Amino acid sequence: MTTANQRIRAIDPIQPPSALLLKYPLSGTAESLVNSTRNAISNILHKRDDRLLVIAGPCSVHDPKSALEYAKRLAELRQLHAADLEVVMRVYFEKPRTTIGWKGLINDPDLNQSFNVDKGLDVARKLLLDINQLGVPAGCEFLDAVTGQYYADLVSWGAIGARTTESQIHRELASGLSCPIGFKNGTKGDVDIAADAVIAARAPHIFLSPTEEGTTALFTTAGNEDGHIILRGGIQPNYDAKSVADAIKILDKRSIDTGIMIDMSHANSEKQHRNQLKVGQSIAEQLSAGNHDIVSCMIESHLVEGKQAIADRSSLVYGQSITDACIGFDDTEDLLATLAKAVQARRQCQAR
Ligand SMILES: O=C[C@H](O)[C@H](O)COP(=O)(O)O
Ligand SMILES: C=C(OP(=O)(O)O)C(=O)O
Repeated sequence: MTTANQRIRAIDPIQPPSALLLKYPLSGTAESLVNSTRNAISNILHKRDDRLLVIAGPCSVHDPKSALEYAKRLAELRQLHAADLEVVMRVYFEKPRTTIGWKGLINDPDLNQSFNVDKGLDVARKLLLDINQLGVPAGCEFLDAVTGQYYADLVSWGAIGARTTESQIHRELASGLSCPIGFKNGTKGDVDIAADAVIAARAPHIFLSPTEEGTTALFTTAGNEDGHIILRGGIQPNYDAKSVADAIKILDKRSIDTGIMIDMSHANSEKQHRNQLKVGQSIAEQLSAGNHDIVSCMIESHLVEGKQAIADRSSLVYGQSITDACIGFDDTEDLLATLAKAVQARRQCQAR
């Protein structure tokens, strides 16, 4: 008996990123959408563009068909509100769990614990390409340090989640990602760790990572100037004006000039999806009153409101979340209109 791999049950090779990139190459449409959106987001974060970045979409993607239908509907709203909002679809394939549970489409695309990761990566890349082809930019959470190699070229904005913001590995990863990156405050509400993450990711790092060909290499990153914090609540919500002002003090102390994103869901909604409307209303009021520190927000929304238990694909409600509960599309439509009006009101404040 050797001393290595004593707790490893299997090692199954999968395709390297280069194989998938060859199968679904970046199209000209996607390339220009991703580049222009990253630019627009950077300008919003650094307050060179007075619009609001809105990341809206399902808590997790489990069914590419409904995700694509959502993208088609969101494409219309993106166009409609383009003067006031930069709308990006939340396309989350990797789910961090509090303990255990379904870890997302890449990890288990068939929802049956068969863990066909090769298929998951294929479906995820193809879907991102299709969504970009519709003219809708995508935002993803980078949870796994390796899987991004398979699809990061199709991502316009990325998140590091509440459970990983304090992780050095994720900060290093963020320092080399091409898109702007948001860092959530910790699950208990600690905003300092998100501000620390922005500073850490702004610096260059040197670390090991697999290449597109699947070999291990030493990567040297340039650092990511487009890092920002995301207020997602903790022991209590932190979307109100006082919490935003407190967060700004934390950013000022570290000379961080990027604005704040407010996540309407998670601990800010106290996991009651309809509370997102209340959070959205508060954001709209703060913007209308002239707040320039809030530059962005996140909405968990799907075609059908609520959530359902994970089950056999054939018995699932089409277009409804299997992770956190989401608001439905009609409410999303109203919420985006409210936010667009609030941005217009904020402009009027400035003009006065
Ligand atoms: O966004 C989804 C969930 O809030 C997060 O992944 C944690 O989920 P869990 O507490 O159900 O595991
Ligand atoms: C898991 C998520 O959020 P958080 O990291 O804030 O819990 C999420 O946005 O899907």
